[in-house]
Amino acid sequence: MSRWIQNGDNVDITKERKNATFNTERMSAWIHGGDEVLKRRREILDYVKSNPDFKDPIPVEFLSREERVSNGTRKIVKMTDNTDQIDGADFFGEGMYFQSLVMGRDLHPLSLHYIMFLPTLQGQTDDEQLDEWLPKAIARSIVGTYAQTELGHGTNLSKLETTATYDPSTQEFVLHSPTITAAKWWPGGLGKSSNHAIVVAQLYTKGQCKGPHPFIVQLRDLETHKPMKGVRLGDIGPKLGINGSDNGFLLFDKYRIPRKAMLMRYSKVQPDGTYIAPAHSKLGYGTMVFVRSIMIKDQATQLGAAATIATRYSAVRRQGEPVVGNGEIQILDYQTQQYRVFPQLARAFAFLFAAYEIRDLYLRLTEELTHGNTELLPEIHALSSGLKSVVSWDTAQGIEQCRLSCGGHGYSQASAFPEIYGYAVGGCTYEGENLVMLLQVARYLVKAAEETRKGTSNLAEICGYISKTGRRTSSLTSIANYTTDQIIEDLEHVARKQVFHAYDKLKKAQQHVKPEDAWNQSSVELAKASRWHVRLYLVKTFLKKVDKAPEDLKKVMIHVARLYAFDIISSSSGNFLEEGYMRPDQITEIKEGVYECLAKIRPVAVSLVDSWDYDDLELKSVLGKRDGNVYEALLQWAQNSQLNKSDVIPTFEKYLGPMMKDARSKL
Ligand SMILES: CCCCCCCCCCCCCC(=O)SCCNC(=O)CCNC(=O)[C@H](O)C(C)(C)COP(=O)(O)OP(=O)(O)OC[C@H]1O[C@@H](n2cnc3c(N)ncnc32)[C@H](O)[C@@H]1OP(=O)(O)O
Ligand SMILES: Cc1cc2nc3c(=O)[nH]c(=O)nc-3n(C[C@H](O)[C@H](O)[C@H](O)COP(=O)(O)OP(=O)(O)OC[C@H]3O[C@@H](n4cnc5c(N)ncnc54)[C@H](O)[C@@H]3O)c2cc1C
Repeated sequence: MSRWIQNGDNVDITKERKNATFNTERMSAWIHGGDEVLKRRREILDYVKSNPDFKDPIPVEFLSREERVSNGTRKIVKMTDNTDQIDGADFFGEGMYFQSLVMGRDLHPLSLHYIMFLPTLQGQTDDEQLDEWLPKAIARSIVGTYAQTELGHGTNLSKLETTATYDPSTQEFVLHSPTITAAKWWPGGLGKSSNHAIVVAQLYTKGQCKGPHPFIVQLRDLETHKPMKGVRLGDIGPKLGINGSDNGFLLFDKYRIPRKAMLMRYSKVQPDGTYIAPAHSKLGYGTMVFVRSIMIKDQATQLGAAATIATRYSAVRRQGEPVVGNGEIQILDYQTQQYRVFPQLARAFAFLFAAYEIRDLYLRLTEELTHGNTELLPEIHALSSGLKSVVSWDTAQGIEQCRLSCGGHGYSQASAFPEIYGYAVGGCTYEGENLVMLLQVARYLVKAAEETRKGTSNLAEICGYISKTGRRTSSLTSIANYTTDQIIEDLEHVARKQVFHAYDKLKKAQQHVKPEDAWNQSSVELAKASRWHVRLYLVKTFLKKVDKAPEDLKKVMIHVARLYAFDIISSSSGNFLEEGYMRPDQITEIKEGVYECLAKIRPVAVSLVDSWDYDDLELKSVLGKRDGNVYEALLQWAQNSQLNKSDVIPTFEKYLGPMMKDARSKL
């Protein structure tokens, strides 16, 4: 046994846990939403651990693509056989946790069934359609996906090429893919698993195009699982991540579906072909808004996992001997290491708390829509799009920092970083390419700026700062006295300034060039404005959440929240220095604030990541193991390699042996 292990756990990590200045369980409960939530998490965990059906035969990294798809399919069927173990109404909490424990980060053939197919049925069908389709989808007698993106278009939905042409003589729609670029491309579970899909196609009726609309379409025979006549589909091949998912392609050849296959909650086509428009033209985009809003928690969970792995490993890894003869120190003691890892932990917290907010807002929207009120839609579209973009980008960068912080072992799949990264970085693209979504936020901000300039502003609270008259200079005197209100005020200043900078640039350009060129020439600045708007929201949400925390937890969390804010300010100091809003000495003060926060977090870092309550089963990382016994575990993990099945593999006989023999004979 290693000299670093005592009573089963690594001695360094045990020492770290003894240093905790707060109760980890209380912190976990606060993070996750209360004691009852924590208790339920533990019950779900125990259930998953005790069920042999959920075990992987070997770590999934050692499985081939076919084996991954097969293993994932086996597990998701078992998992969904047992949904009575969780509160089905709590997808955001219990559902996501259950799935994460059982399925890991590979996604699976039913991902889209649950994330988009079911929610689309719930959100877009009329009552009759709901009664027909929802029970089948919930019972899993059909498996569905969401087929919107095409080879040629993902972002620009107005140019999708798949057509759904209404034929009043038979009361059917004819689905057709007129070109190669009309092929649906990407939908998860489409390749080999789904037999139904929500297909988004251009609706044509009475000779007119009414834009993209969703239809429910049977793709495969229910018994044989063979493609229906007029349907061509398959898997799109391996990807950067989520290779347990059979993302697919799909083409239609004049495939007929009944009129009632068009989802008719908002838009309708009557039997004679008369089109009835929805109350709001973007109501059909509702499922995307839903996924963007739940993605935030998922991304936070991935970044939290990466930060947990990096922190635990940094506590057990010893390298370098600053005082020769005193022994090597834990790499977590290096300020550079803390600077690399702790901001990622702080971000993960910020994102998680924002995820709770957007969840609540989305629930409000759903409620309002049942009363036909669409007022909240633009605000939620802007917030969910902005959060999705900033959070997924920072998550991807943060995971990479965590990987780098683990040196060589971070590069091994044993660390889980490649899988976490491959899974999470998809979020920068799916549900709307990040930059495109930032430009959607910008449209919202431009309107707010316009109202402010006109002096007619009655802005939503989220952009109320745009119409405020702020200070000309920061009121920061010393970091010790830098209050939450002052921090927010400073960020508001920079966000407001960038919004007006982009707005003025746009307006000026509009005087000289066509509106679309003016937009394009201002788009980098507009995207920057959106980022600041979202960062401000994240900082505000985090600081306010911590301000309301119980005192014992607030004492610790205040340093994490301040680190999040100070890191943003100090890494964009140019924006704060502009026009003398801050002085260089104030920036120096904030940088010192960063270092102070790092030092405050250092002694409790392991306990803080423990509070996220990741079980080893969820982390799936040899480096992030709770007991800290990484070296033993790495050696053991490597034994799973197929190459280790025999001492000598055929490449020796075939290539290396003859090469060396030949060389020896010539010496
Ligand atoms: C366990 C849980 C895990 C979580 C997840 C992990 C697994 C995930 C697995 C992977 C799953 C991945 C699955 C997938 O990836 S599914 C495919 C996802 N695809 C996309 O997201 C496509 C992105 N594109 C768009 O959304 C639209 O085309 C955009 C938005 C770009 C333009 O739109 P459009 O072409 O129509 O342009 P327009 O000029 O006519 O209109 C612009 C106007 O419309 C307003 N507007 C736009 N949208 C909305 C809206 N929604 N609510 C309210 N309003 C909205 C907007 O503010 C503007 O208003 P105004 O300024 O004019 O007043
Ligand atoms: C892992 C994964 C899973 C997916 N799952 C599904 C699924 O289940 N179902 C489904 O239908 N789709 C799915 N997709 C597709 C996904 O939604 C699209 O890829 C995404 O919306 C981006 O669209 P695009 O591929 O057309 O990118 P493009 O729009 O071609 O983006 C390429 C570049 O062009 C830029 N760009 C494009 N338009 C503009 C503009 N107007 N202004 C400025 N810049 C612009 C972008 O910023 C980007 O830099 C998935 C994708 C991935 C990666």
